[in-house]
Amino acid sequence: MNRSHLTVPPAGTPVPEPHPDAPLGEPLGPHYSRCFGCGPGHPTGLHLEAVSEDGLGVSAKFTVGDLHQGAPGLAHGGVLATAMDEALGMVVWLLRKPYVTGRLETDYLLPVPVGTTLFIRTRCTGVVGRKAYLEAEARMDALDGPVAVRAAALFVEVPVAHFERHGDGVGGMDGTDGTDGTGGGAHGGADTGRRVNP
Ligand SMILES: CCCCCCCCCC(=O)SCCNC(=O)CCNC(=O)[C@H](O)C(C)(C)COP(=O)(O)OP(=O)(O)OC[C@H]1O[C@@H](n2cnc3c(N)ncnc32)[C@H](O)[C@@H]1OP(=O)(O)O
Repeated sequence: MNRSHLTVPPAGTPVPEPHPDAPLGEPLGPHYSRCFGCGPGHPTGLHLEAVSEDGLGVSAKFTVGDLHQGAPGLAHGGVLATAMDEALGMVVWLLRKPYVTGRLETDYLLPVPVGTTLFIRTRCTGVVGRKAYLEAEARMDALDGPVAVRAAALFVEVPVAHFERHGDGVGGMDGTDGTDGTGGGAHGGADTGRRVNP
């Protein structure tokens, strides 16, 4: 894919192991029920489902729905970028540290009709300090289907205070809807086993 130097790790950058508590080969579940990417409580969201893979990688699925169109009958490019962002974010969650997307590069190779299930594979290509380098590929309707979208990203590790300062704090990141008075937002789950990304 076309990508800038900003999403390519320096040569020789190591790829860390997932956190020992991170699941392997298991469904990851939503990190927040109202997340547009993965939340089952979001009425028009992507409802992306993901499983962790060997190493630092994730396999995810997202079916393009009627509410995700740009041109008639075709997925909106921004929605596809969101699906990639979400699946990429699930990779850094396996490190059990809070990260946010700093940069996301996307190549659109094929139009994606409504009803298509995208099989997305994401992996970490290296971590340097606070910077995690990631890449992703989405194939149409099968693991070996035609490649529709490729993405590369730089995620930046942030303190938990990032979510408290800019969002609604720590509530709602455990699969709840954040309506219990704690507010919806992000949770630093490094010591709780809960997800940490927004
Ligand atoms: C299971 C969980 C699944 C979760 C899935 C969630 C997926 C969705 C994830 C998201 O969409 S997160 C929401 C979208 N992102 C944001 O809202 C982030 C908004 N931006 C920020 O908060 C700050 O700009 C950021 C934390 C990214 C960086 O600010 P900082 O002041 O903390 O860091 P700094 O600017 O010093 O940058 C740290 C390093 O990253 C580099 N960097 C930061 N932004 C960059 C950028 N955009 N491009 C390239 N490099 C960048 C920067 O050059 C620097 O490199 P060096 O250490 O080598 O000097």
